[in-house]
Amino acid sequence: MTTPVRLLIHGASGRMGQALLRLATERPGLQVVAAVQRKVDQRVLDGVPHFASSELAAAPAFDVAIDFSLPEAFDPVLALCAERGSAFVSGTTGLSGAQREALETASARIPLLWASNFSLGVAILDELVERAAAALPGWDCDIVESHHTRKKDAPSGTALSLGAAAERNGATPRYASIRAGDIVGEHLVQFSGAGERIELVHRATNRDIFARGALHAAARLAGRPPGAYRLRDVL
Ligand SMILES: NC(=O)C1=CN([C@@H]2O[C@H](COP(=O)(O)OP(=O)(O)OC[C@H]3O[C@@H](n4cnc5c(N)ncnc54)[C@H](OP(=O)(O)O)[C@@H]3O)[C@@H](O)[C@H]2O)C=CC1
Ligand SMILES: O=C(O)C1=N[C@H](C(=O)O)C[C@H](O)C1
Repeated sequence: MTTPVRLLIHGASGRMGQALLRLATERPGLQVVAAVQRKVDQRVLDGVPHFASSELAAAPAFDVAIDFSLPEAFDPVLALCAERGSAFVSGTTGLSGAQREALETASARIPLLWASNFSLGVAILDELVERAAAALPGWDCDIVESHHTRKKDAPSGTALSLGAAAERNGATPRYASIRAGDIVGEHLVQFSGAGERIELVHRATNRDIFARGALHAAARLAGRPPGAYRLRDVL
């Protein structure tokens, strides 16, 4: 039997953290050895040791950290991975320029993968946007993203990544954000010309898709050489 990949889940009390803890049990090749969240009520929950953020340094040895938290919680977990030589998978959005640079710096020491969206559908949407933008010079490009009311950042990380894909191919996108109800995540990329319009849409209806994508990425990243990996490298 092969040794399971040891995971640390950072942001464990959150919507994504809870999905990750639940779905990690579906993959026998993965073992959660630490769940980290701001405050801890129970030291061990469902057999998983829990640590408060202030105790992060006390976490046991792990192969990969999966981080879905907030920008204000991000720096210590990346630093811990770099210090220990553990891989790092993160889907936290709204990062600052300095935090993006810290990722770049850390990629010289550890394998890491940051993605604004861990769904397969958005990976394909990204390619479609590149193709449409390149083929439609001079058309207007608008990106409309819709999310639940508890989302803090706007535009969403995915909207910004799709916008960057459009920009690399000559388009200048505009952004609009909607915060309503419990929408999991929707992205519309609209190209408008004279007398015609193309609409490319992705709708996430369950955040398990993001959690499964991140767990898959963690399983595939463990043991790789240092570097900044993209989702398409591990799909
Ligand atoms: N890339 C992708 O595919 C996806 C990315 N996301 C992104 O993932 C992130 C998390 O989303 P979601 O789970 O919905 O958010 P939640 O607000 O539900 O969870 C955030 C987590 O971070 C913790 N946290 C917040 N502030 C701090 C702090 N200062 N110190 C330590 N821990 C802190 C929260 O703890 P507490 O419970 O105590 O507040 C909680 O565990 C967001 O950036 C979101 O945009 C989300 C879905 C998919
Ligand atoms: O906060 C969320 O919920 C989501 N955030 C990501 C983003 O900012 O793009 C991905 C997904 O849309 C859900």
